Amino acid sequence: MSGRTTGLTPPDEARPPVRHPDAPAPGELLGSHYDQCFGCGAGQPHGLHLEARAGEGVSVTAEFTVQPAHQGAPGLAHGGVLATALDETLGALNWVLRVIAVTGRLETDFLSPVPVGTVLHLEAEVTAVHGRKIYSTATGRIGGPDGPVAVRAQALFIEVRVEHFIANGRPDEINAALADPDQLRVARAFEVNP
Ligand SMILES: CCCCCCCCCCCCCC(=O)SCCNC(=O)CCNC(=O)[C@H](O)C(C)(C)COP(=O)(O)OP(=O)(O)OC[C@H]1O[C@@H](n2cnc3c(N)ncnc32)[C@H](O)[C@@H]1OP(=O)(O)O
Repeated sequence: MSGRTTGLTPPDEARPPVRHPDAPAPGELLGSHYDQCFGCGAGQPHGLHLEARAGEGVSVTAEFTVQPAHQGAPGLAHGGVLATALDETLGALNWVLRVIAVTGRLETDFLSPVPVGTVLHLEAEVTAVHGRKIYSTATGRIGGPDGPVAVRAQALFIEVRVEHFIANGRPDEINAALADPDQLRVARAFEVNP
Protein backbone atom coordinates (compact mmCIF):
# COMPACT_ATOMS: atom_id res chain seq x y z
CA MET A 1 0.00 0.00 0.00
CA SER A 2 1.28 3.46 -0.90
CA GLY A 3 -0.78 5.24 1.75
CA ARG A 4 -2.41 7.37 -0.96
CA THR A 5 -5.88 8.72 -0.19
CA THR A 6 -8.06 7.84 -3.15
CA GLY A 7 -11.30 9.41 -1.89
CA LEU A 8 -13.06 12.03 -3.95
CA THR A 9 -14.19 13.95 -0.88
CA PRO A 10 -11.97 16.98 -0.22
CA PRO A 11 -10.19 16.97 3.14
CA ASP A 12 -11.31 19.48 5.80
CA GLU A 13 -8.23 21.65 5.05
CA ALA A 14 -9.19 22.04 1.37
CA ARG A 15 -10.04 25.60 0.27
CA PRO A 16 -12.72 26.90 -2.09
CA PRO A 17 -11.57 27.29 -5.71
CA VAL A 18 -10.52 30.72 -6.98
CA ARG A 19 -11.43 31.95 -10.46
CA HIS A 20 -8.24 33.32 -12.03
CA PRO A 21 -8.48 37.10 -12.63
CA ASP A 22 -7.45 36.56 -16.28
CA ALA A 23 -9.87 33.66 -16.86
CA PRO A 24 -12.03 33.93 -19.98
CA ALA A 25 -15.29 35.81 -19.32
CA PRO A 26 -18.45 33.79 -18.61
CA GLY A 27 -19.94 32.69 -21.93
CA GLU A 28 -16.61 32.90 -23.80
CA LEU A 29 -15.78 29.94 -26.06
CA LEU A 30 -12.65 28.26 -24.69
CA GLY A 31 -11.31 26.64 -27.84
CA SER A 32 -9.21 23.50 -28.02
CA HIS A 33 -6.18 22.93 -25.80
CA TYR A 34 -4.71 20.68 -28.54
CA ASP A 35 -5.87 20.26 -32.13
CA GLN A 36 -5.38 16.46 -31.99
CA CYS A 37 -7.23 15.98 -28.69
CA PHE A 38 -9.89 13.25 -28.94
CA GLY A 39 -12.20 15.34 -26.75
CA CYS A 40 -11.94 18.85 -28.22
CA GLY A 41 -9.53 18.83 -31.18
CA ALA A 42 -10.84 19.97 -34.56
CA GLY A 43 -8.13 17.82 -36.20
CA GLN A 44 -9.56 14.51 -34.92
CA PRO A 45 -12.13 13.26 -37.47
CA HIS A 46 -13.79 10.82 -35.04
CA GLY A 47 -13.23 12.90 -31.91
CA LEU A 48 -16.01 14.42 -29.82
CA HIS A 49 -15.44 17.99 -31.05
CA LEU A 50 -16.71 19.11 -27.69
CA GLU A 51 -17.08 22.88 -27.38
CA ALA A 52 -16.74 24.37 -23.91
CA ARG A 53 -17.46 27.86 -22.61
CA ALA A 54 -16.38 29.56 -19.42
CA GLY A 55 -19.12 29.76 -16.78
CA GLU A 56 -19.61 31.82 -13.64
CA GLY A 57 -17.21 31.20 -10.76
CA VAL A 58 -14.97 28.21 -11.41
CA SER A 59 -17.28 26.44 -13.82
CA VAL A 60 -17.69 25.63 -17.50
CA THR A 61 -20.47 24.46 -19.80
CA ALA A 62 -20.03 22.34 -22.92
CA GLU A 63 -21.97 20.63 -25.68
CA PHE A 64 -21.26 17.42 -27.54
CA THR A 65 -23.41 15.76 -30.20
CA VAL A 66 -23.25 11.95 -30.18
CA GLN A 67 -22.22 10.72 -33.66
CA PRO A 68 -22.59 7.24 -35.23
CA ALA A 69 -18.82 6.72 -34.65
CA HIS A 70 -19.48 6.98 -30.88
CA GLN A 71 -21.82 3.95 -30.57
CA GLY A 72 -21.46 1.10 -28.10
CA ALA A 73 -24.83 -0.67 -28.43
CA PRO A 74 -26.82 -0.08 -31.64
CA GLY A 75 -27.91 3.54 -31.75
CA LEU A 76 -26.56 4.35 -28.29
CA ALA A 77 -23.46 6.18 -27.11
CA HIS A 78 -20.60 4.08 -25.74
CA GLY A 79 -20.16 4.57 -21.99
CA GLY A 80 -16.45 5.26 -22.42
CA VAL A 81 -17.26 8.03 -24.88
CA LEU A 82 -19.65 9.59 -22.37
CA ALA A 83 -16.97 9.32 -19.67
CA THR A 84 -14.60 11.05 -22.10
CA ALA A 85 -17.11 13.87 -22.60
CA LEU A 86 -17.30 14.33 -18.83
CA ASP A 87 -13.50 14.11 -18.49
CA GLU A 88 -12.96 16.67 -21.26
CA THR A 89 -15.48 19.08 -19.72
CA LEU A 90 -13.79 18.71 -16.34
CA GLY A 91 -10.41 19.29 -18.07
CA ALA A 92 -11.75 22.56 -19.51
CA LEU A 93 -11.86 23.91 -15.94
CA ASN A 94 -8.08 24.35 -16.40
CA TRP A 95 -8.86 27.45 -18.48
CA VAL A 96 -10.75 29.07 -15.60
CA LEU A 97 -8.19 28.16 -12.92
CA ARG A 98 -5.35 28.81 -15.38
CA VAL A 99 -3.37 25.77 -14.30
CA ILE A 100 -2.51 22.58 -16.17
CA ALA A 101 -4.08 19.59 -14.47
CA VAL A 102 -4.65 15.97 -15.54
CA THR A 103 -7.24 13.46 -14.42
CA GLY A 104 -6.10 11.37 -11.47
CA ARG A 105 -9.45 9.81 -10.65
CA LEU A 106 -12.83 9.87 -12.41
CA GLU A 107 -15.97 8.24 -11.00
CA THR A 108 -18.90 8.11 -13.39
CA ASP A 109 -22.62 7.35 -12.97
CA PHE A 110 -24.61 6.42 -16.08
CA LEU A 111 -28.25 7.20 -15.30
CA SER A 112 -29.93 6.78 -18.69
CA PRO A 113 -28.92 5.66 -22.21
CA VAL A 114 -27.88 8.42 -24.62
CA PRO A 115 -29.00 7.85 -28.26
CA VAL A 116 -26.94 8.79 -31.33
CA GLY A 117 -27.86 12.31 -32.45
CA THR A 118 -28.40 13.53 -28.87
CA VAL A 119 -26.86 16.81 -27.85
CA LEU A 120 -25.32 16.26 -24.42
CA HIS A 121 -25.39 19.46 -22.36
CA LEU A 122 -22.49 19.35 -19.92
CA GLU A 123 -21.60 21.45 -16.90
CA ALA A 124 -18.59 21.13 -14.60
CA GLU A 125 -17.36 23.02 -11.56
CA VAL A 126 -14.45 22.89 -9.18
CA THR A 127 -15.65 22.29 -5.65
CA ALA A 128 -12.36 22.49 -3.69
CA VAL A 129 -8.58 22.69 -4.04
CA HIS A 130 -5.99 21.15 -1.75
CA GLY A 131 -2.37 21.70 -2.79
CA ARG A 132 -2.08 20.26 -6.31
CA LYS A 133 -5.37 18.39 -5.95
CA ILE A 134 -8.43 19.82 -7.67
CA TYR A 135 -11.83 18.33 -6.75
CA SER A 136 -14.60 18.72 -9.29
CA THR A 137 -18.00 17.47 -10.43
CA ALA A 138 -19.78 17.32 -13.79
CA THR A 139 -23.19 16.48 -15.21
CA GLY A 140 -24.45 15.72 -18.71
CA ARG A 141 -28.11 16.46 -19.48
CA ILE A 142 -30.24 15.44 -22.43
CA GLY A 143 -33.22 17.19 -24.03
CA GLY A 144 -31.80 20.66 -23.29
CA PRO A 145 -29.58 22.42 -20.75
CA ASP A 146 -32.28 21.95 -18.06
CA GLY A 147 -33.20 18.40 -19.11
CA PRO A 148 -32.71 15.28 -17.00
CA VAL A 149 -29.19 14.27 -15.95
CA ALA A 150 -28.08 11.25 -18.03
CA VAL A 151 -24.48 11.03 -16.79
CA ARG A 152 -22.54 12.56 -13.93
CA ALA A 153 -19.03 12.39 -12.53
CA GLN A 154 -16.88 13.25 -9.57
CA ALA A 155 -13.20 13.78 -10.27
CA LEU A 156 -9.83 14.51 -8.82
CA PHE A 157 -7.43 16.36 -11.11
CA ILE A 158 -3.76 16.83 -10.23
CA GLU A 159 -1.87 19.97 -11.21
CA VAL A 160 1.23 19.31 -13.34
CA ARG A 161 3.84 21.41 -15.17
CA VAL A 162 4.24 21.40 -18.94
CA GLU A 163 7.29 19.14 -18.38
CA HIS A 164 4.81 16.34 -17.55
CA PHE A 165 3.89 16.16 -21.25
CA ILE A 166 7.45 16.69 -22.53
CA ALA A 167 8.72 13.84 -20.33
CA ASN A 168 5.90 11.41 -21.09
CA GLY A 169 4.57 12.21 -24.58
CA ARG A 170 5.74 10.56 -27.79
CA PRO A 171 8.58 12.68 -29.23
CA ASP A 172 6.96 13.15 -32.68
CA GLU A 173 3.82 14.76 -31.27
CA ILE A 174 5.65 16.66 -28.51
CA ASN A 175 8.14 18.16 -30.98
CA ALA A 176 5.32 19.11 -33.37
CA ALA A 177 3.38 20.72 -30.50
CA LEU A 178 6.43 22.64 -29.27
CA ALA A 179 7.05 23.92 -32.81
CA ASP A 180 3.46 25.17 -33.13
CA PRO A 181 3.08 28.81 -32.01
CA ASP A 182 -0.68 28.34 -31.35
CA GLN A 183 0.06 25.37 -29.07
CA LEU A 184 2.75 27.33 -27.21
CA ARG A 185 0.26 30.17 -26.66
CA VAL A 186 -2.13 27.66 -25.05
CA ALA A 187 0.61 26.21 -22.81
CA ARG A 188 1.65 29.74 -21.74
CA ALA A 189 -1.98 30.69 -21.03
CA PHE A 190 -2.16 27.87 -18.48
CA GLU A 191 1.27 28.33 -16.94
CA VAL A 192 0.75 31.69 -15.28
CA ASN A 193 1.32 30.32 -11.81
CA PRO A 194 5.08 29.72 -11.44
C1 LIG B 1 2.17 21.16 -24.57
C2 LIG B 1 1.10 20.93 -23.64
C3 LIG B 1 -0.04 21.82 -23.68
C4 LIG B 1 -1.17 21.86 -22.58
C5 LIG B 1 -1.97 20.63 -22.46
C6 LIG B 1 -3.17 20.77 -21.52
C7 LIG B 1 -3.58 19.41 -21.12
C8 LIG B 1 -4.90 19.32 -20.46
C9 LIG B 1 -5.40 17.93 -20.66
C10 LIG B 1 -6.83 17.74 -20.23
C11 LIG B 1 -7.40 16.53 -20.95
C12 LIG B 1 -8.59 15.96 -20.23
C13 LIG B 1 -8.16 15.29 -18.98
C14 LIG B 1 -7.36 14.03 -19.28
O1 LIG B 1 -7.82 13.11 -19.89
S1 LIG B 1 -5.76 13.97 -18.66
C15 LIG B 1 -5.15 12.33 -19.20
C16 LIG B 1 -5.44 11.22 -18.23
N1 LIG B 1 -4.64 11.33 -17.01
C17 LIG B 1 -3.34 11.00 -16.97
O2 LIG B 1 -2.73 10.63 -17.94
C18 LIG B 1 -2.67 11.11 -15.62
C19 LIG B 1 -1.76 9.93 -15.38
N2 LIG B 1 -1.23 9.99 -14.00
C20 LIG B 1 -0.10 10.68 -13.74
O3 LIG B 1 0.58 11.19 -14.61
C21 LIG B 1 0.26 10.82 -12.27
O4 LIG B 1 -0.29 9.77 -11.52
C22 LIG B 1 -0.20 12.19 -11.69
C23 LIG B 1 0.45 13.36 -12.46
C24 LIG B 1 -1.74 12.33 -11.74
C25 LIG B 1 0.19 12.26 -10.20
O5 LIG B 1 1.54 11.98 -10.09
P1 LIG B 1 2.58 12.94 -9.33
O6 LIG B 1 3.82 12.16 -9.13
O7 LIG B 1 2.68 14.24 -10.02
O8 LIG B 1 1.87 13.25 -7.96
P2 LIG B 1 1.71 12.30 -6.67
O9 LIG B 1 1.58 10.86 -7.01
O10 LIG B 1 2.74 12.72 -5.67
O11 LIG B 1 0.26 12.80 -6.16
C26 LIG B 1 0.03 14.13 -5.76
C27 LIG B 1 -1.19 14.13 -4.86
O12 LIG B 1 -2.32 13.66 -5.62
C28 LIG B 1 -2.85 12.45 -5.05
N3 LIG B 1 -3.22 11.54 -6.14
C29 LIG B 1 -2.55 11.29 -7.27
N4 LIG B 1 -3.21 10.44 -8.04
C30 LIG B 1 -4.35 10.12 -7.36
C31 LIG B 1 -5.46 9.29 -7.63
N5 LIG B 1 -5.54 8.58 -8.77
N6 LIG B 1 -6.45 9.21 -6.73
C32 LIG B 1 -6.40 9.93 -5.58
N7 LIG B 1 -5.37 10.74 -5.27
C33 LIG B 1 -4.37 10.83 -6.15
C34 LIG B 1 -1.72 11.87 -4.20
O13 LIG B 1 -2.21 11.05 -3.16
C35 LIG B 1 -1.06 13.15 -3.70
O14 LIG B 1 -1.86 13.65 -2.64
P3 LIG B 1 -1.19 14.15 -1.27
O15 LIG B 1 -0.44 12.97 -0.76
O16 LIG B 1 -0.29 15.30 -1.66
O17 LIG B 1 -2.33 14.59 -0.41
